[in-house]
Amino acid sequence: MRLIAENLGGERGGDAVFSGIGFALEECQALIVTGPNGSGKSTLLRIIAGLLPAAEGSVRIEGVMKVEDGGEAFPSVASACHYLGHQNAMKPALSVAENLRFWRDFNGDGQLGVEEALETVGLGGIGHLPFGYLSTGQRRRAAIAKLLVSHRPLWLLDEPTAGLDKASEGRFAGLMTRHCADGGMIVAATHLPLGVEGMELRMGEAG
Ligand SMILES: Nc1ncnc2c1ncn2[C@@H]1O[C@H](COP(=O)(O)OP(=O)(O)OP(=O)(O)O)[C@@H](O)[C@H]1O
Repeated sequence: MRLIAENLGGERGGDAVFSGIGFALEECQALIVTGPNGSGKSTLLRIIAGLLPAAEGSVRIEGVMKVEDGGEAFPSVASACHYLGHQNAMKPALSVAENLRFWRDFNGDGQLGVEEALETVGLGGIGHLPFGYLSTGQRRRAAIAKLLVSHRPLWLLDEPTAGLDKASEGRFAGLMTRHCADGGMIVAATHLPLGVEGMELRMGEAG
C-alpha cells in the first residue's frame, strides 16, 4: 500500500497557502512535515485526511496493505487514516475509557484494548475519570491511546508531542517506530524532533 500525493495545492479563505506538493509514502515509512508558522502544515494534513478539499492535485491510496495471510484493502485515504489534530477530539464529559471505546468502535479494533492502551501511554487506572478532568499532557496521552485502539494504518499527526513531558515524548517515539515496523505509515507535522526516522518535507515561508 502506498500514499501518493501529486501536485497538491492548498488554500485557506481563498488565498493560496502552498502548491506543487508531491510525495509517495510506502508501508513502514514516515514523512515529517516541517516549516515555519503559517506555512501550511496543518492545512496539508487536513487535506490528506479529507477534512479540506485540495485546491489542486490529488492524494490517494494505492494497493493493499500487506498482512500475514494476504492483503487488506483500504478503499480511500479517509478509511485508512486516523487524524490527530491540535484538538484531541474527545468528549470532556465522557470518561477516558468511554471516549476510547467510541473511537475503537468508529475506527475498527486496533492492536490494543482500551485498558492496555491506557497502560501503554502511562495512564493506567484513570480510565474512569471524565476526560475533562485530565491535565493538558494527560489529554494528549489519552489522544495518543486513541491511535492504539484504532485499526488505521495511516497516522496523520499534527504537533503530536505538544504538551508531553520528556518521558512521554520518548514513549511516543517508540510507539511511532513500532507502528512503522508493523507496516504502518505516518505523516507528522512538527516543530520538534519526534525521535522517529523518516523523510522530511519542508514547507515554504508563509505568504
Ligand atoms: N479558516 C481559515 N481561514 C483563513 N485562513 C486560514 C484559516 N485557517 C488557517 N488559515 C491560514 O492558512 C495559513 C496556513 O495555516 P496552517 O495552520 O496550515 O499553518 P501551519 O504551518 O500548520 O502553522 P503552525 O506552525 O503555526 O501550526 C496561515 O496563514 C493561516 O492564517
